[in-house]
Amino acid sequence: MNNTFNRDQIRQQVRAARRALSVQQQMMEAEKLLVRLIKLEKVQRASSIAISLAFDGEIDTRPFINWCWENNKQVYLPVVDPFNKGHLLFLHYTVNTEMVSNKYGISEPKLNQLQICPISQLDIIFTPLVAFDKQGNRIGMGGGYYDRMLAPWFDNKTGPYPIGLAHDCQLIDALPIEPWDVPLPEIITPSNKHLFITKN
Ligand SMILES: Nc1nc2c(c(=O)[nH]1)N(C=O)[C@@H](CNc1ccc(C(=O)N[C@@H](CCC(=O)O)C(=O)O)cc1)CN2
Ligand SMILES: Nc1ncnc2c1ncn2[C@@H]1O[C@H](COP(=O)(O)OP(=O)(O)OP(=O)(O)O)[C@@H](O)[C@H]1O
Repeated sequence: MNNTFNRDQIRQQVRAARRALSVQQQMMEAEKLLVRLIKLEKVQRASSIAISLAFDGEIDTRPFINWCWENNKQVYLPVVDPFNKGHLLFLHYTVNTEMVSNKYGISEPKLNQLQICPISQLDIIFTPLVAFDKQGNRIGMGGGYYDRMLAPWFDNKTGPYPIGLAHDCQLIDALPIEPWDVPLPEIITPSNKHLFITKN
C-alpha cells in the first residue's frame, strides 16, 4: 500500500485486513505481544497503565491486562466522555468493574466519577490505531480522541508515555498526515518493536 491512497481508503483496507485474522492467529499474536510487552522496562516500572479492549479485529490486550492484574499494575480503560465531545476519560478497570457498551459498541466501564484517573497520573497510555507507518505516524478510527489527548505530550513531552499497539499487517509504507496527527515514539507489534525519533 502506498501514499496514493487517502486516509479513509487506508482505514477501510487495514480494518478489513485485521478483521480477516482467524481466532487462532489472534490468540497467537496476543501471546507474542504479551511476551514483548512484559519485557519493556517502562512497563516493569509503571504502576498505572491505560489500555483499550480490542474491537474490530484489533490485537487482543486481554492476556496483557491479566498480567497487569497479577503484577500489581493498575489498569485504566478509555471511556468516551459524554460531556466533552471528542475527549476520553480513563476509568479504573478491575475484575469487578461494571461494563456498558458505548456509542460505538465498545465495552467500557460504566461512568463513575470516583473511578476516573487524571491523565497526568497515568504512566503509559497504550494507544490503539488503525494504521501506522515507518515514521511512527498513526491514524485511528477517525474520532481524533487520541490525537487530542496526546497533543500535550507531543508539545512538551509531559504526561504519560504513549506506546502504540498493532498487528504487523497494520504497517504501511507512508501515511498521508495532517497537522494534528501525533506520531508515536514507539509501536509494538507481535513481531517487532518499532522505535521512532519523534521530531517537533
Ligand atoms: N479498542 C478501542 N477502544 C477505543 C478506541 C479505539 O480505537 N479502540 N478509540 C479510539 O479513538 C475510542 C473510540 N473511537 C472510535 C471512533 C470511531 C469508531 C467507529 O466505529 N466509527 C464508525 C463510524 C462512526 C459512527 O458509527 O458514529 C466507523 O468508522 O465505521 C469507533 C471507535 C475509545 N475507545
Ligand atoms: N488536538 C486536536 N484538537 C482539536 N481537534 C483535533 C485534534 N486532533 C484531532 N482533531 C480532530 O479530530 C478529527 C479526527 O482526526 P483523525 O481523523 O486524525 O482521527 P484519528 O487519528 O483517526 O482518531 P484517534 O486519534 O481517535 O485515533 C479531525 O477532524 C481533527 O480536526
